[in-house]
Amino acid sequence: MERYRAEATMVGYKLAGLIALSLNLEKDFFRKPGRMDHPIAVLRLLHYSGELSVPENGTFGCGAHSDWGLLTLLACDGTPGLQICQDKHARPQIWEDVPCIEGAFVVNLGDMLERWSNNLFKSTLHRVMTVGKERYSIALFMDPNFECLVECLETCISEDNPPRFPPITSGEYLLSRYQETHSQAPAALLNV
Ligand SMILES: O=C(O)CCC(=O)C(=O)O
Ligand SMILES: [Fe+2]
Repeated sequence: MERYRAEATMVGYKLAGLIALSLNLEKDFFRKPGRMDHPIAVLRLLHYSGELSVPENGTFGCGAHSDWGLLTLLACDGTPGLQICQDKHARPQIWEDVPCIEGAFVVNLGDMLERWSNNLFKSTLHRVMTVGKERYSIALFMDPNFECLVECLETCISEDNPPRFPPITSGEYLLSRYQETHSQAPAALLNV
């Protein structure tokens, strides 16, 4: 497990390097001390039951959301279920199945990358619709250091694209998202 985490983290750093280059930044921008040299890298082992998701009844393997950090590497067991919505603001939302390719990761971009890149990279809205078969997946969430300030990058700001997000530290941002998520949970689940 630790080896998986270490090797997948290296893949995450490589992708972060490519993202940095595409934003006209130094390749190791995200890896620099204070940014993602001590990432909050959560590895989550997921098991979905064999029930069928029925969106009309509000039952999903995992409801629609975007991940909060920089990027997420997902490995799955070949069972379908993951869907993305390419244009999260379109109504109605159009959901597409994401094929699970053996030996490949699915990479979801996160909300802090959207903030950092001032919307040039958009976080991926996704959900899991179980298909009546158990499903296993492994998600590695790569989030910046707790103290890292996530602030619209100079290279992503122009007259046509003024800063759209105020600066915030990664820790503050994550805590606000946790709070927002759990304030919507039924009291019984929160144990209050
Ligand atoms: O299981 C999957 O394929 C996706 C899981 C996911 O989106 C998440 O845990 O944030
Ligand atoms: Fe997710």
